[in-house]
Amino acid sequence: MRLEDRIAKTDWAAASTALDERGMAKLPGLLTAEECAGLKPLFEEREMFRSRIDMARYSYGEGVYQYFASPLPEVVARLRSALYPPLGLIANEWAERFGEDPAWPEDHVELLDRCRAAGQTKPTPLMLKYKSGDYNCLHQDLYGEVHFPLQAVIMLSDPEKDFSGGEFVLVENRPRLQSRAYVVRLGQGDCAIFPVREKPRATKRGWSKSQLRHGVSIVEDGERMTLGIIFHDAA
Ligand SMILES: O=C(O)CCC(=O)C(=O)O
Ligand SMILES: [Fe+2]
Repeated sequence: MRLEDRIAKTDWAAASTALDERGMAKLPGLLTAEECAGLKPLFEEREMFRSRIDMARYSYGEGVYQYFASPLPEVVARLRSALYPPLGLIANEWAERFGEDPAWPEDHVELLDRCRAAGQTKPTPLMLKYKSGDYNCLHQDLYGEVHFPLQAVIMLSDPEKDFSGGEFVLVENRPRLQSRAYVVRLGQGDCAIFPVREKPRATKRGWSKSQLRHGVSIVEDGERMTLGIIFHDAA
């Protein structure tokens, strides 16, 4: 099945409910093992990337990540534009709940136009590589004034064979409550959708906002690679 068809066949109502209730929706098997295997070697092709970050240098964690340069590899570009429309609908529902203008555009091209107008022109999709002992501190991926509220991460490695530990972690800070952690084990090709910064939370008095940060727990052994899709571009 084509990637676009896999995305169209996703149960987006269930994904939306999972995002509401838990702050994360898992799309199992979004990429095939072959697609994952095709992406992983790109990490070594320096010219594919616009920048390389050694996480320890900035105290972001330990490991390396690289932002793709334009033009994005075909699978990455297709994932970004095909995942966007259903997420745009969810983002607009969230905006309404927050009493904001539900003005996220229908198409990803229009979101990129909006980013460009705000001076955000650098592509943000990235690949991350962690080895034994590496980790990614809890953080948020905000790269400018325009920030689309949802993002995706796709597991390229196979946790059955390639690594242990290194779980994707989402931590929610709810007003006046202690933090809640959510850990979802991602298999190879699985995608997790999660909030960039905040999500609506139902309270007795209507909707409030909880704040989210995500990261990766310490990799016990092996090598773990992921593909991150952030929908807004960076300044
Ligand atoms: O490697 C991961 O699972 C997390 C990557 C990440 O922080 C991101 O995609 O924004
Ligand atoms: Fe991130």
